Amino acid sequence: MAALDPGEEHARFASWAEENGIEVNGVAPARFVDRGMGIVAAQDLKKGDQLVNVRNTSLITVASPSVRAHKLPQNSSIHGRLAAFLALEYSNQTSEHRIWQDVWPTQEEFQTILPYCWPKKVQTLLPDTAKVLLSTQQSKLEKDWQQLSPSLPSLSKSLFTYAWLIVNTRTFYWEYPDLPNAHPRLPKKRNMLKPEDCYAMCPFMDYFNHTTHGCNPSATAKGYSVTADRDYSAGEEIYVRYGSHSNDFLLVEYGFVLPVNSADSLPLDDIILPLLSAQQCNVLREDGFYGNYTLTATAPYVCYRTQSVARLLLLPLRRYAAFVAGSDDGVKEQGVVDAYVVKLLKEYSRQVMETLGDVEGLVVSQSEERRMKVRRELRATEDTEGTEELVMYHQKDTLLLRWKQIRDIINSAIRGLEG
Ligand SMILES: C[S@@+](CC[C@H](N)C(=O)[O-])C[C@H]1O[C@@H](n2cnc3c(N)ncnc32)[C@H](O)[C@@H]1O
Repeated sequence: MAALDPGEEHARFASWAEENGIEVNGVAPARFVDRGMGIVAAQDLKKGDQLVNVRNTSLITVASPSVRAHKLPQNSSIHGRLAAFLALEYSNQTSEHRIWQDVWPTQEEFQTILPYCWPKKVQTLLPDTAKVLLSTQQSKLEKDWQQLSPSLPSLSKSLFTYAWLIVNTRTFYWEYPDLPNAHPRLPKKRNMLKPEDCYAMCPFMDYFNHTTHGCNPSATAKGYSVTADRDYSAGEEIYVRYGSHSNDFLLVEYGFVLPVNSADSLPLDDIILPLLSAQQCNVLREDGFYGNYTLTATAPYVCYRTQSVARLLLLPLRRYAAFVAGSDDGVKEQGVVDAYVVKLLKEYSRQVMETLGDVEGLVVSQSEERRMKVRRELRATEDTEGTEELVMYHQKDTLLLRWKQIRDIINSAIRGLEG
């Protein structure tokens, strides 16, 4: 359920947006219990109605004059430059972007939501895929800080980190219509442009939450817009699609998991790779089938790569070779291959149940419990003392939800493969 009147700062920002090249038609920001702000239909809407349009001069990219004015170090990444810019603006009470920044999630909210900010003991209970993504995120942020901090002595690391995470959770893909003249840091040719160059902050559009079947934001040289993908009744939340992302990705990059996610899958590499001999690894590398084995909750449950590696582990080499060459469809051996995969999945399921026990045993910090109690009683409290070290209900609940999803995907595959 959404609160249609989310507060004065959001009303102020909505007026600012309309005065600054952002058209908003029939939608409004609203506050939700479990996902911060979002967008709702303020009236009945028809499929095809344009809901939000942000003209290109209102986007914030490294090519924007206000970002260029800061003359940030040339070698720094696009992500780092945008983060430095936002952090510098954040400290500047007279910045034209203050009104937008007032509607962002707070640093305290990030402590609760984003795995980057979680205590170490909670991070160690993330699924392996999420841990790898988190470690990449940590290295990228650290590298950006190392590159930028020497020339920005007034900037604190905590403010830079907050702004970096704001960029991470709120940017849109943007290909710079006038690329050759956009910025010296960017390539002149479009085919040299890398995804990590294509960041645009898009005020107001960044209110939309994600789901797998939401509206598709679209970019043209004139800017960014969102059009209704279907009819909406007044009060309904309108989502956009951030992309096709697994729940481990959504958790680390955005701080949430979807209860139902058709793009979700589990990697099986940690289960399968340790079973391979050095010789088998070489065979798979040569054939392009080494790693990237995935499991899904629906048929066919395992990908073609997993079918192949299971055959290499289980059958004579020539049977595997015929399967990957496509000269044998593998139907004859499918029963034994499925039974072998089920055996691996049962072992995986046992490990998952152990981790679920560890997550269930996670003790929510007393002061967090007290804080929640005060919150429940008084509805709100400003007491944020020491929150960074505390295990919070939300962190534990999110981890439990993710591990239960993992358990359910494995069990569903076991049932399906056992027929
Ligand atoms: C682009 S912002 C969307 C607006 C944001 N909810 C806010 O309060 O400003 C992305 C963030 O919204 C939240 N979010 C987006 N989609 C969500 C969903 N389906 N469920 C829960 N949280 C979601 C996550 O915290 C994510 O990092």
